[in-house]
Amino acid sequence: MAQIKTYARLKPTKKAYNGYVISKNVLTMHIPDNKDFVILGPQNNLRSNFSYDILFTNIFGCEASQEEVFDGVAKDIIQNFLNGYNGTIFAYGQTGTGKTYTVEGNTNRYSTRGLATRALSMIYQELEKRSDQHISVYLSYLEIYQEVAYDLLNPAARSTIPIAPFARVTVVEGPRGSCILRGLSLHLAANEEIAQMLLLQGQANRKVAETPVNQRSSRSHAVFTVYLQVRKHDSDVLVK
Ligand SMILES: Nc1ncnc2c1ncn2[C@@H]1O[C@H](COP(=O)(O)OP(=O)(O)OP(=O)(O)O)[C@@H](O)[C@H]1O
Repeated sequence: MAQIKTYARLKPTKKAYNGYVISKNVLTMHIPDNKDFVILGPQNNLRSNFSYDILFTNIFGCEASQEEVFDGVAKDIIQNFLNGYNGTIFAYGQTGTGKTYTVEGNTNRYSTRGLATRALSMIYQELEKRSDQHISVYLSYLEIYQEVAYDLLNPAARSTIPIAPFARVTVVEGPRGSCILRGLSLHLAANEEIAQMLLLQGQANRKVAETPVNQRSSRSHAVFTVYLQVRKHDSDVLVK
């Protein structure tokens, strides 16, 4: 059954705002009685000096490590994915709040690698245990920038136009409400090393398109997808 879980991650800052309290999975925000800090209410009235509760599946505090976030958010989704259920991990937040850090991680330190890298490691480790099946892993990396979709893993099709340096992908409606991404390249990743390299390549390509006046990766959305194709050794039946 489809299920959406929401998590909050608090970003460590030197001057932390202390107007909130965390109690298990509830974040209580206090809006102080201060003219500079008001919220627009439902009837466009300005409100201050009140508290409201925001409910999450779980809240990760400032001290939460990348490993804790991965274990808490991603492990079950990947386990289900390996058993044939689609899953999505989606990072949402205003600029500078830590989406890239959480998903891609900090490439300088192994311990701070992000969700995507850890997800690939877990997928290949689990697949190694399944010797009775013939499994192929494919990857794709899509970017949506200013309403246009691009393929981040098709550098051969790059153009020289700075705003559209990658091959364009057309999004069309498919059968039963599905969505077809025409022109998005799929890459067979025979082992984890190849998969991690493709992930890094896509991330790097996204950054290459940036200029000092165009913080492209902050203004675009990226979708990294892993596809599994499974066949029992003695069967022709494909499961995707
Ligand atoms: N949990 C964290 N621990 C340590 N540093 C963090 C954490 N979260 C974010 N940062 C740091 O904060 C800065 C901004 O984070 P990040 O680039 O991930 O934000 P973002 O949400 O992806 O922003 P944008 O939407 O502009 O791309 C980075 O320098 C990042 O390393």
